[in-house]
Amino acid sequence: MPTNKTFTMIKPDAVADGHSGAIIKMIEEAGFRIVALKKTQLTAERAGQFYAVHAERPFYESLCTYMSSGPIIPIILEKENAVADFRTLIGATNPDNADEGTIRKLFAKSMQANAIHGSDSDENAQIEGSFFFGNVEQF
Ligand SMILES: Nc1ncnc2c1ncn2[C@@H]1O[C@H](COP(=O)(O)OP(=O)(O)OP(=O)(O)O)[C@@H](O)[C@H]1O
Repeated sequence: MPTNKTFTMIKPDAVADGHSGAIIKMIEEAGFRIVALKKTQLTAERAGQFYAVHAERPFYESLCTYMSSGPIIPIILEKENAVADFRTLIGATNPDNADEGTIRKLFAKSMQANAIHGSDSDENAQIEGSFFFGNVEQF
């Protein structure tokens, strides 16, 4: 069975509120294998690099402040159809629009503090995973 990878981050609000364990449990129960995982904290500058695609958006500065406000847990995951299945598992960006039972419906506080990130393409999963992990950590 072919598998592929996606990248996720448990965001500062969810880590600070003690939801990391429950979120990782949901991810594993949905059939994802953890390839690489760590706890770290972004500077505002590195958060800005990660979200550079949003640099012109009005929420960019606030997003960088929020994403550097506390520890995060970046994770590389593997599963068949990983990117699309993970986006389904986390739910819509705005928790008000997220389906029942999704990670964001359960744990997100707002459109910005929405508990978790999920890559939106195989290409971005590769780029984002490499932002946090070296080859030696990806097995
Ligand atoms: N209108 C907004 N106001 C505040 N924050 C926002 C807004 N839109 C997006 N964000 C924040 O920026 C992140 C990236 O936005 P994007 O549109 O790429 O959403 P996404 O693909 O669902 O989220 P992610 O990339 O984190 O998985 C969102 O997850 C959220 O934290």
